[in-house]
Amino acid sequence: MKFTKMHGLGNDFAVVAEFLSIPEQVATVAKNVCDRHFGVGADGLVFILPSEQADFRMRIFNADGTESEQCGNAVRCVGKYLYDSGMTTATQVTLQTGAGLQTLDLVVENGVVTRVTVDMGEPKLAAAEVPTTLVGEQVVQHPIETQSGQPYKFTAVSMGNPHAVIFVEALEEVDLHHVGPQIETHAYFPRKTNVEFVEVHTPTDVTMHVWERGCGETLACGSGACSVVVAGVLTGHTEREVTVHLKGGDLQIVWSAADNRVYMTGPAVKVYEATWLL
Ligand SMILES: N[C@H](CCC[C@H](N)C(=O)O)C(=O)O
Repeated sequence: MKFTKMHGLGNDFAVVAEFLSIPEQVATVAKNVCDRHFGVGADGLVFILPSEQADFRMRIFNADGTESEQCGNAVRCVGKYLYDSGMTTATQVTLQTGAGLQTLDLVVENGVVTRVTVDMGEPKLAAAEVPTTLVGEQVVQHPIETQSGQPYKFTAVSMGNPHAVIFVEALEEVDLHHVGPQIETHAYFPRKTNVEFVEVHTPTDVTMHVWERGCGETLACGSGACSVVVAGVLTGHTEREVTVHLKGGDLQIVWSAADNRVYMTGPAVKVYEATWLL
């Protein structure tokens, strides 16, 4: 299986474009490919497929083999792959994803894509996979207890995939690898959740650390950064246009008041091409 190793701010993927449909036992393939010791090593396995609804279709599988509806960093990598490989010559591409149709605007420099702006769609504040965030005009921040008895309050946002956003005074006080998996698998979330801890510097500048559903800690989470800005606006922590600092780098996020859609801008990098032998 030919693949291209790519990343968006260190959130890394094996990208496959050679199939017209996903292979049998895709969950096992994803776990094996993503394994950092026995496989390629990646946070996810991404397939670029034909689509009848858009220019192309993307499906994304986490390192644990589960499929996600959405992946912002992978979408930017797919945009880069499509243009750089010649599968498209357009600088605006539509992509069918589990979260709906997404439009990508590609920034081309010296003949290759360096950055992508993605229309990540409208946030869902009441969805099957997350608790209700709005009751009338009231924003609900849900309490959640961890085994150490540490009480947190989270704001639930879906970008097609579930997110629990928690604002804290100081990120260094959060033991992410301890509390992340507890919240990821909490009963509040029927399909588990991604977990974002956020430290606010100014209303337009925040830092987030993320424990991803099906992956663990990653260096960046695009849909998570979008959820952080939505939760930030709803709870009065941030404005609608925010620079989100992640361990892997920065994303520019805008939650548009005009169309209620969230726009994410960031880089995409191709590392190498290879063939998976097993
Ligand atoms: N682990 C996520 C999928 C990847 C999302 C993240 N890498 C992004 O850039 O949005 C989930 O199960 O919903």
